[in-house]
Amino acid sequence: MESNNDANRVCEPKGLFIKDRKQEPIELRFSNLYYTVSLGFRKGTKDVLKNINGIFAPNQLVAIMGPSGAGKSSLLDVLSGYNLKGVRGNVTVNGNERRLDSFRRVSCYIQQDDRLQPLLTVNENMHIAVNLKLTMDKSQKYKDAVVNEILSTLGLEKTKNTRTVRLSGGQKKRLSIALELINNPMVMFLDEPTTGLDSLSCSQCISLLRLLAHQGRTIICTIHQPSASLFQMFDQVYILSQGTCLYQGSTSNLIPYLSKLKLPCPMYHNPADYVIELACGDHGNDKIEKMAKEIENGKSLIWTGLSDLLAINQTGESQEQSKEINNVHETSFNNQLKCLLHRGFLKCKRDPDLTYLRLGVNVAVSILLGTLFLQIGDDGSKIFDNYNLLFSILMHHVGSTLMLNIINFPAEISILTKEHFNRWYSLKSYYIATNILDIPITTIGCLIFSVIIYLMTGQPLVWDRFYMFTFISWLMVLISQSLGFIIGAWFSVINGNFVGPIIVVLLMMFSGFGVNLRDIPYLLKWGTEISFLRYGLEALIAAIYDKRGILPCYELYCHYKYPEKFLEEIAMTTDKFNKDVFVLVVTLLITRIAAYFMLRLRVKARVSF
Ligand SMILES: Nc1ncnc2c1ncn2[C@@H]1O[C@H](COP(=O)(O)OP(=O)(O)OP(=O)(O)O)[C@@H](O)[C@H]1O
Repeated sequence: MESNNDANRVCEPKGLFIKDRKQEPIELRFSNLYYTVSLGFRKGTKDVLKNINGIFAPNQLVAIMGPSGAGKSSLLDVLSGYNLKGVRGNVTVNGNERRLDSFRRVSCYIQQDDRLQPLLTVNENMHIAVNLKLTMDKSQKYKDAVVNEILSTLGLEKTKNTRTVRLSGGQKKRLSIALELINNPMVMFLDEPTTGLDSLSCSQCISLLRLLAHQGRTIICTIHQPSASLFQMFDQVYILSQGTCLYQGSTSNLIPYLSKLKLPCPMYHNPADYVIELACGDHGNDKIEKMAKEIENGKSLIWTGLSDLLAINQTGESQEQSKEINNVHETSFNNQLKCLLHRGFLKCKRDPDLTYLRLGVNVAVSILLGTLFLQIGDDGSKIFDNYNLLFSILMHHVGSTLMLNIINFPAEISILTKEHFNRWYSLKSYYIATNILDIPITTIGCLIFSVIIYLMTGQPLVWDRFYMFTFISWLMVLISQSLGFIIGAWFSVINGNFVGPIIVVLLMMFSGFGVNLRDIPYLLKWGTEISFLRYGLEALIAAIYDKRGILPCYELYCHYKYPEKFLEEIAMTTDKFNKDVFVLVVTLLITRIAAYFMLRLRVKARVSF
């Protein structure tokens, strides 16, 4: 908990992050803006934003208000460039057509949910962000000074060493703002920054935004029915109802505007509440039409009280807009990779449960299977059991890895979408870092599993066979992980949990286990060609039984003491190990690349579950 004194402390910055890095103020205009969404197959479309116009000027804190479903978040998505699909109309930046690559360099979008790394402290979050967002020519001393100044401006210096998960709602919101302030954006979009905050945190958050706006920024946020005192803190208000603009102007002009329309705000009534009642149609739909007509759907600027609109850069291209953008990110790929690996390492260190769980599952399952199939590997009478064991091993590797990633990966995507949109790093560096971070734990888990199961079940003690066995297990884990990434990148956790097991069943059907490869109907043979489980099973059998000779028989009669006889029965051969490895490696590469493109599609589509 923060003390009230601390909570109220939002102070003027004195140092680097404003003075040294002053940027050009930005005026954002939009005209004839439509946003149309599809309602589904044969259900037509819906205009969420209907031909609206508006202007958001620098030095202004703007509130976008309106009833639920009015289109506030949609307007923010469209103006920030977060959403481009289904958008028509003009958006200009300082009089020039908005060029998204350069606009993203001077703007940031802070969504409603705080997408923060919960296990990292405030200081760690800030330092990783500063290393990702400030160009590499800046010294560490400069970066530290920027972090300290932002934290003290936002009243977060006392929470420097607190993990994000332990911060209060208001502190989390301020940290979200602090992270984006690092590269000093001149336009900030915030979706409902006060939702979930108590009244003190709300006013603290809005006064911080007001302070930042009055330093020259254009700050636009959506807000739900603010209290009268909070409402007064905004400079400008933009009111939406069913995708049309009902008012655009200064906060102080709202009451005169309503009076002019003969819709006076009752005495002692919060104007914000009253205007929302009007926008909801509580006082009749004719009032909505009247207001939209009067304000010309946002074209009329007379109520803004800003006489110097269009004064900025009316003549030439703005500095930021005219810059040739070669790279949308501030730092190199190598630096991004380094920072993301560092962050991933910290996360693994802070949350060892998952790491221990993954290792623990490998130990527990190998001991269980080892006990169930104790010393059968060298027994001519138990060759069938050994075959079952090899398949169970594959199922363990595929099933546990696939499901873990299906559950884990979607949680990462919302943070990734925010950070990638705000230009912290490229998707390529994120994906490569994720892959690298996982290799040690995957390899150790697989090795532990193989050693235990191999020894307990009495498989042939030949190094080559053990290497082949472990290598195939490792490849299977990596392929299953990629498949988990693909499913996790595209489906929600719930849908992924449904799709994942179905895929495993299909892979099993075509693996040659149960129905052997010879008996699979001709029309379904393609299934065996694409089931990586089949290649894994074939390769494991080759690792254990290739050129094995006669197996010892401890019973009166061992039908399969010649492994070839058994292999003939199950329609498998041991001479395709190299081909199987080749196919598995190719499958691994294809699935890893496919997972990357799936992630890209998901992030570009900005679908959040
Ligand atoms: N992709 C979409 N597909 C279908 N409908 C959509 C889509 N995006 C937005 N809408 C619809 O557009 C309307 C406006 O949505 P939006 O989220 O912008 O409203 P809002 O004013 O921010 O609401 P709230 O205050 O409740 O968050 C809603 O009716 C919503 O259902």
